[in-house]
Amino acid sequence: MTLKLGVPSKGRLMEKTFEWFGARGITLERTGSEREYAGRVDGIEGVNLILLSAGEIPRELAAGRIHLGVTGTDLIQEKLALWEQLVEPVEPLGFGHADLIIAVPHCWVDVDTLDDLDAAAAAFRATHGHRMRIATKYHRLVREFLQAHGVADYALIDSQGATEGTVANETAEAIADITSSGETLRANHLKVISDALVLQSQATLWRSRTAETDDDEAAVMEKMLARLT
Ligand SMILES: Nc1ncnc2c1ncn2[C@@H]1O[C@H](COP(=O)(O)OP(=O)(O)OP(=O)(O)O)[C@@H](O)[C@H]1O
Ligand SMILES: O=P(O)(O)OC[C@H]1O[C@H](OP(=O)(O)OP(=O)(O)O)[C@H](O)[C@@H]1O
Repeated sequence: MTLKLGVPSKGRLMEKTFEWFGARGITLERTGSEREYAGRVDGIEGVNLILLSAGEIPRELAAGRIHLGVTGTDLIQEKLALWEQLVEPVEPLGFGHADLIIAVPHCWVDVDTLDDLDAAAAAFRATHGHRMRIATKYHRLVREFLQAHGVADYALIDSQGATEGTVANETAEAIADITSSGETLRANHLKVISDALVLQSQATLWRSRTAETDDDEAAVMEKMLARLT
Protein backbone atom coordinates (compact mmCIF):
# COMPACT_ATOMS: atom_id res chain seq x y z
CA MET A 1 0.00 0.00 0.00
CA THR A 2 1.00 3.66 -0.17
CA LEU A 3 1.76 6.15 2.57
CA LYS A 4 -0.99 8.75 2.88
CA LEU A 5 -0.01 12.41 3.26
CA GLY A 6 -2.81 14.89 4.06
CA VAL A 7 -2.27 18.56 3.22
CA PRO A 8 -4.57 21.62 3.21
CA SER A 9 -6.55 21.80 0.01
CA LYS A 10 -6.54 25.56 -0.58
CA GLY A 11 -5.24 29.00 0.25
CA ARG A 12 -1.99 30.22 1.76
CA LEU A 13 -1.54 27.11 3.86
CA MET A 14 -1.63 24.84 0.79
CA GLU A 15 0.75 27.03 -1.22
CA LYS A 16 3.30 27.33 1.58
CA THR A 17 3.07 23.60 2.30
CA PHE A 18 3.79 22.82 -1.36
CA GLU A 19 6.79 25.20 -1.24
CA TRP A 20 8.11 23.62 1.97
CA PHE A 21 8.02 20.09 0.53
CA GLY A 22 9.36 21.35 -2.81
CA ALA A 23 12.41 22.84 -1.11
CA ARG A 24 13.12 19.33 0.22
CA GLY A 25 12.88 17.67 -3.18
CA ILE A 26 9.31 16.41 -2.85
CA THR A 27 6.96 18.03 -5.37
CA LEU A 28 3.30 18.18 -4.39
CA GLU A 29 0.75 19.39 -6.88
CA ARG A 30 -2.95 19.59 -7.45
CA THR A 31 -4.08 17.82 -10.60
CA GLY A 32 -7.24 17.94 -12.66
CA SER A 33 -9.50 20.98 -12.83
CA GLU A 34 -9.23 23.89 -10.41
CA ARG A 35 -12.14 22.54 -8.41
CA GLU A 36 -11.02 18.92 -8.32
CA TYR A 37 -9.31 17.91 -5.06
CA ALA A 38 -6.87 15.43 -6.56
CA GLY A 39 -3.10 15.57 -6.19
CA ARG A 40 0.22 14.04 -7.20
CA VAL A 41 3.58 13.54 -5.51
CA ASP A 42 6.88 13.54 -7.43
CA GLY A 43 10.38 12.99 -6.09
CA ILE A 44 9.51 10.03 -3.86
CA GLU A 45 7.75 6.72 -4.64
CA GLY A 46 4.84 5.28 -2.71
CA VAL A 47 3.19 8.44 -1.33
CA ASN A 48 -0.45 9.31 -1.94
CA LEU A 49 -1.42 13.00 -1.61
CA ILE A 50 -4.78 13.64 0.07
CA LEU A 51 -6.11 17.21 -0.13
CA LEU A 52 -8.27 18.05 2.87
CA SER A 53 -9.70 20.98 4.79
CA ALA A 54 -7.11 22.08 7.39
CA GLY A 55 -9.79 21.61 10.03
CA GLU A 56 -10.34 17.96 9.08
CA ILE A 57 -6.69 16.90 9.08
CA PRO A 58 -6.58 16.39 12.91
CA ARG A 59 -9.50 13.94 12.77
CA GLU A 60 -8.02 12.02 9.80
CA LEU A 61 -4.67 11.68 11.61
CA ALA A 62 -6.38 10.59 14.83
CA ALA A 63 -8.46 7.99 12.96
CA GLY A 64 -5.33 6.67 11.25
CA ARG A 65 -6.73 7.32 7.76
CA ILE A 66 -3.62 9.38 6.90
CA HIS A 67 -0.07 8.64 8.11
CA LEU A 68 1.26 12.21 7.88
CA GLY A 69 -0.57 15.53 7.79
CA VAL A 70 0.03 19.27 7.77
CA THR A 71 -2.13 21.58 9.87
CA GLY A 72 -1.86 24.18 12.61
CA THR A 73 -1.11 23.43 16.25
CA ASP A 74 -4.32 25.29 17.13
CA LEU A 75 -6.53 22.91 15.15
CA ILE A 76 -4.79 19.79 16.52
CA GLN A 77 -5.15 20.90 20.14
CA GLU A 78 -8.71 22.15 19.69
CA LYS A 79 -10.08 19.17 17.80
CA LEU A 80 -8.30 16.31 19.58
CA ALA A 81 -8.73 15.68 23.29
CA LEU A 82 -5.50 13.99 24.51
CA TRP A 83 -3.83 14.94 21.22
CA GLU A 84 -0.41 13.76 22.39
CA GLN A 85 -1.68 10.18 22.44
CA LEU A 86 -3.02 10.39 18.89
CA VAL A 87 -0.44 12.42 16.96
CA GLU A 88 3.23 13.29 17.18
CA PRO A 89 4.72 16.57 15.89
CA VAL A 90 7.40 15.80 13.30
CA GLU A 91 8.51 19.29 12.27
CA PRO A 92 7.29 22.88 12.70
CA LEU A 93 7.11 24.37 9.21
CA GLY A 94 7.91 28.00 10.01
CA PHE A 95 4.74 29.57 8.56
CA GLY A 96 1.09 29.93 9.49
CA HIS A 97 2.12 31.66 12.72
CA ALA A 98 -0.92 32.86 14.62
CA ASP A 99 -1.79 33.63 18.25
CA LEU A 100 -5.07 32.50 19.78
CA ILE A 101 -6.13 35.45 21.93
CA ILE A 102 -9.16 36.93 23.69
CA ALA A 103 -10.22 40.44 22.66
CA VAL A 104 -12.82 42.94 23.84
CA PRO A 105 -14.15 46.22 22.40
CA HIS A 106 -11.55 48.98 22.31
CA CYS A 107 -13.95 51.25 24.18
CA TRP A 108 -13.87 49.01 27.29
CA VAL A 109 -11.22 51.29 28.82
CA ASP A 110 -11.21 49.55 32.21
CA VAL A 111 -10.61 46.08 30.76
CA ASP A 112 -7.00 45.22 29.92
CA THR A 113 -6.24 42.03 31.83
CA LEU A 114 -7.97 38.74 32.71
CA ASP A 115 -8.70 40.08 36.20
CA ASP A 116 -10.42 43.07 34.59
CA LEU A 117 -12.32 40.71 32.28
CA ASP A 118 -13.47 38.66 35.27
CA ALA A 119 -14.73 41.81 37.03
CA ALA A 120 -16.40 43.06 33.84
CA ALA A 121 -18.09 39.69 33.34
CA ALA A 122 -19.61 39.78 36.84
CA ALA A 123 -20.76 43.39 36.34
CA PHE A 124 -22.16 42.50 32.92
CA ARG A 125 -24.26 39.69 34.34
CA ALA A 126 -25.60 41.90 37.14
CA THR A 127 -26.57 44.63 34.67
CA HIS A 128 -27.86 42.57 31.74
CA GLY A 129 -29.19 39.45 33.42
CA HIS A 130 -27.21 37.16 31.16
CA ARG A 131 -23.57 36.14 30.88
CA MET A 132 -21.00 37.97 28.81
CA ARG A 133 -20.79 36.14 25.47
CA ILE A 134 -17.45 35.19 23.91
CA ALA A 135 -17.62 34.17 20.25
CA THR A 136 -15.13 31.52 19.09
CA LYS A 137 -14.55 28.31 17.18
CA TYR A 138 -11.91 27.23 19.74
CA HIS A 139 -14.30 25.99 22.42
CA ARG A 140 -12.07 23.47 24.17
CA LEU A 141 -8.94 25.65 24.28
CA VAL A 142 -10.78 28.77 25.48
CA ARG A 143 -12.79 26.91 28.14
CA GLU A 144 -9.65 25.24 29.53
CA PHE A 145 -7.72 28.52 29.50
CA LEU A 146 -10.41 30.54 31.28
CA GLN A 147 -10.95 27.78 33.83
CA ALA A 148 -7.23 27.71 34.59
CA HIS A 149 -7.29 31.48 35.08
CA GLY A 150 -10.40 31.58 37.29
CA VAL A 151 -12.77 33.30 34.85
CA ALA A 152 -16.19 31.61 35.02
CA ASP A 153 -18.96 34.15 34.35
CA TYR A 154 -19.17 33.86 30.56
CA ALA A 155 -20.94 31.92 27.84
CA LEU A 156 -19.24 30.66 24.67
CA ILE A 157 -21.06 31.41 21.43
CA ASP A 158 -20.09 29.34 18.39
CA SER A 159 -18.61 31.30 15.49
CA GLN A 160 -16.97 29.39 12.63
CA GLY A 161 -15.80 32.49 10.71
CA ALA A 162 -15.83 36.31 10.62
CA THR A 163 -15.68 36.05 14.41
CA GLU A 164 -14.41 39.60 14.92
CA GLY A 165 -17.67 40.87 13.39
CA THR A 166 -19.85 39.34 16.11
CA VAL A 167 -19.23 42.21 18.53
CA ALA A 168 -20.42 44.91 16.08
CA ASN A 169 -23.32 42.63 15.18
CA GLU A 170 -24.20 42.38 18.89
CA THR A 171 -24.19 38.60 19.02
CA ALA A 172 -21.20 38.63 21.43
CA GLU A 173 -19.39 41.04 23.77
CA ALA A 174 -15.90 39.52 23.31
CA ILE A 175 -14.14 37.13 20.94
CA ALA A 176 -11.46 34.45 21.08
CA ASP A 177 -9.75 33.93 17.72
CA ILE A 178 -6.37 33.73 16.05
CA THR A 179 -4.57 36.89 15.10
CA SER A 180 -1.51 37.32 12.95
CA SER A 181 -0.95 40.89 11.74
CA GLY A 182 -3.64 42.26 14.09
CA GLU A 183 -5.37 44.03 11.22
CA THR A 184 -8.69 42.23 11.56
CA LEU A 185 -8.86 43.11 15.26
CA ARG A 186 -8.03 46.76 14.59
CA ALA A 187 -10.56 47.02 11.76
CA ASN A 188 -13.23 45.69 14.11
CA HIS A 189 -12.33 48.04 17.01
CA LEU A 190 -11.15 45.24 19.28
CA LYS A 191 -8.15 45.06 21.64
CA VAL A 192 -6.32 42.04 23.01
CA ILE A 193 -6.52 41.19 26.71
CA SER A 194 -2.83 41.53 27.59
CA ASP A 195 -2.44 38.27 29.54
CA ALA A 196 -4.86 36.20 27.45
CA LEU A 197 -2.52 34.47 25.02
CA VAL A 198 -4.24 31.08 24.88
CA LEU A 199 -1.89 29.41 22.36
CA GLN A 200 0.84 30.24 19.85
CA SER A 201 0.23 28.23 16.71
CA GLN A 202 2.11 27.47 13.53
CA ALA A 203 1.71 25.05 10.64
CA THR A 204 3.31 21.74 11.61
CA LEU A 205 3.90 18.32 10.04
CA TRP A 206 2.24 15.66 12.22
CA ARG A 207 2.55 11.87 12.25
CA SER A 208 -0.41 9.70 13.21
CA ARG A 209 0.21 7.43 16.19
CA THR A 210 -2.78 5.27 15.24
CA ALA A 211 -2.30 4.61 11.50
CA GLU A 212 -1.43 1.03 10.64
CA THR A 213 1.75 0.79 8.60
CA ASP A 214 2.82 -2.21 6.52
CA ASP A 215 6.46 -2.92 5.65
CA ASP A 216 6.37 -0.97 2.37
CA GLU A 217 4.79 2.05 4.05
CA ALA A 218 7.26 1.91 6.92
CA ALA A 219 10.15 2.00 4.43
CA VAL A 220 8.64 5.00 2.62
CA MET A 221 8.01 6.74 5.96
CA GLU A 222 11.67 6.31 6.93
CA LYS A 223 12.79 7.76 3.60
CA MET A 224 10.33 10.67 3.88
CA LEU A 225 11.38 11.58 7.41
CA ALA A 226 15.06 11.45 6.45
CA ARG A 227 14.32 14.01 3.71
CA LEU A 228 12.05 16.25 5.78
CA THR A 229 13.64 16.50 9.20
N1 LIG B 1 -4.24 35.13 9.24
C1 LIG B 1 -3.61 34.01 9.50
N2 LIG B 1 -2.25 34.01 9.62
C2 LIG B 1 -1.59 32.88 9.90
N3 LIG B 1 -2.18 31.68 10.07
C3 LIG B 1 -3.49 31.62 9.95
C4 LIG B 1 -4.28 32.77 9.66
N4 LIG B 1 -5.56 32.39 9.58
C5 LIG B 1 -5.57 31.05 9.81
N5 LIG B 1 -4.34 30.61 10.04
C6 LIG B 1 -3.96 29.22 10.36
O1 LIG B 1 -4.28 28.39 9.27
C7 LIG B 1 -4.85 27.16 9.72
C8 LIG B 1 -6.17 26.96 8.99
O2 LIG B 1 -7.07 27.94 9.44
P1 LIG B 1 -8.61 27.90 9.12
O3 LIG B 1 -9.26 26.76 9.82
O4 LIG B 1 -9.13 29.27 9.35
O5 LIG B 1 -8.51 27.58 7.60
P2 LIG B 1 -9.55 27.70 6.48
O6 LIG B 1 -8.82 28.29 5.34
O7 LIG B 1 -10.78 28.33 7.01
O8 LIG B 1 -9.70 26.17 6.20
P3 LIG B 1 -10.97 25.24 6.08
O9 LIG B 1 -12.19 26.09 6.11
O10 LIG B 1 -10.74 24.54 4.78
O11 LIG B 1 -10.84 24.31 7.25
C9 LIG B 1 -4.98 27.25 11.22
O12 LIG B 1 -3.99 26.44 11.82
C10 LIG B 1 -4.76 28.71 11.53
O13 LIG B 1 -4.05 28.91 12.74
O1 LIG C 1 -4.49 39.29 12.36
P1 LIG C 1 -4.81 39.12 10.91
O2 LIG C 1 -3.60 39.11 10.04
O3 LIG C 1 -5.83 40.14 10.45
O4 LIG C 1 -5.44 37.68 10.69
C1 LIG C 1 -6.45 37.17 11.52
C2 LIG C 1 -7.63 36.69 10.77
O5 LIG C 1 -7.26 35.61 9.90
C3 LIG C 1 -8.16 34.52 10.11
O6 LIG C 1 -9.29 34.65 9.32
P2 LIG C 1 -9.47 34.02 7.89
O7 LIG C 1 -8.99 34.96 6.86
O8 LIG C 1 -8.92 32.63 7.85
O9 LIG C 1 -11.07 33.97 7.82
P3 LIG C 1 -12.17 33.41 8.84
O10 LIG C 1 -12.69 34.62 9.55
O11 LIG C 1 -13.19 32.79 7.93
O12 LIG C 1 -11.53 32.43 9.78
C4 LIG C 1 -8.58 34.67 11.57
O13 LIG C 1 -9.82 34.01 11.84
C5 LIG C 1 -8.67 36.17 11.74
O14 LIG C 1 -9.96 36.64 11.39
